Order: sequence, then C-alpha cells, then structure tokens
Amino acid sequence: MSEIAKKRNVENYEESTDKRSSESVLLKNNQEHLSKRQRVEGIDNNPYLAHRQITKSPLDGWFPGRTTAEQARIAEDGDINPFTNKPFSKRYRELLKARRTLPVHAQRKEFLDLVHESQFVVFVGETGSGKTTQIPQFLCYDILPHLKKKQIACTQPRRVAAMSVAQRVADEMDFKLGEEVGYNIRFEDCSGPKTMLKNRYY
Ligand SMILES: Nc1ncnc2c1ncn2[C@@H]1O[C@H](COP(=O)(O)OP(=O)(O)OP(=O)(O)O)[C@@H](O)[C@H]1O
Repeated sequence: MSEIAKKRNVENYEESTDKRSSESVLLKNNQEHLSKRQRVEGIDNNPYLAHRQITKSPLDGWFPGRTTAEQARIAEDGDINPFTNKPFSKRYRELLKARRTLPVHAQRKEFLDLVHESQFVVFVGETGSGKTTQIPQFLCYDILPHLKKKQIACTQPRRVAAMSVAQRVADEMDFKLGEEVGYNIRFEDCSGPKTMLKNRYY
C-alpha cells in the first residue's frame, strides 16, 4: 500500500471513529430525555425506540372491581398518576401523607372486601374520618371508571359542598377540577368527557 493510500485509510478511520463517538454522545443525550422509569426498564432502553414513548401503566394487570388495597397503595405511591399518566406533583405527595392518617385508610382493605362481595354497603364513620373525600377515591382505584367511560356519582347536601368537595378531591388525586373530577349543581355543570367522579347537588 502506498504512503498516500495508507494516510487516506488512517484519515478515514479517524473520521469514522469521530463520527461514531459523536453519534454515541447524541444517543446518550437522547437517553437523558427518557424518564427514569424508561431507562430502568430494558424494553425502553433502546434509544432508537425513544420516539415511541413506550410506558407501562401502573394499572396494568388490574381487574376492575377486583383490586386490592395494596395495589392502590403502590399506585398512589408511584411516580406516575395512573389516570393521567403524568408525574405526580409535590402537592399531591403532601396531601397523600395527610390523607393516609385519616381513619378510613386503616379500613381500606375491609371496605374493598365488602364492596366486592355486596350489592349495597352502608358505611358509617365519625365526622372527619374521610367518608366524603376518600371513599370515592377508593372506588376510582377499584372500579377504574375511566376504562369504560363510567362515572361515579356522589350526592352532596349543599351546592357549596358539591363544589368544595370536588375541588378537594381533584387536588388530592392531582387532577384539574372539571376534568377527571367535576361537579354538577343546578344550572352549572363543571365536568368534561374525561370526568369519572362527579359531585352532584340538585
Ligand atoms: N377542602 C378541604 N380543605 C382542607 N381539608 C379538608 C377539605 N375537605 C376535607 N378536608 C379534611 O379532610 C378530612 C376528611 O374530610 P371528609 O369530609 O372526607 O370527612 P367525612 O368523614 O366525610 O366528614 P363528615 O361526616 O363531616 O362529612 C377532614 O379532616 C377534613 O378536615
């Protein structure tokens, strides 16, 4: 091989390694855009598939109406809101911590067992124990109404209660009021096509 040809080969080699190393930086950067979850899971680890945004829902493998308190606890503690597929906010985590101290949370398993085996359940609890704000959320995580466009209806004794409870539940579930959680009072309907939990006063 002549000296010139040798030199050209070396140049080509250097050029191609440079190209490869810049490609790998590019891929590395692309990977940084992936969520932590996608990076951890091997299936999504292929940077060439990053554009497909393959994400597993925290509700995968759940049977509506046959869920457990433990499944709900894990989903509530997760990174992603299973109803919106958006990351949970800091405010959500603060509210969740407070909610977990409410008496109804200690009986979530018992409540779900009763709901699964009965057509009607009469649930009695102390004032402030969490009946109004927590029970509808337990049902959302059990029935998964959004999957079949169902809606959980909660009747309220007053207009203001319907609005304020809806706002509180929307905050606790990390939703925007009027989207997944809404209310309906006479002449005012604050809900939308995604609404799965509605507080009503007539
Ligand atoms: N809008 C709100 N802002 C702050 N805290 C709230 C709000 N709504 C409810 N809470 C708190 O959440 C907890 C549970 O309230 P919730 O209304 O679910 O209880 P409850 O068992 O239905 O009470 P009641 O029998 O009086 O209706 C209570 O400690 C209450 O103070």
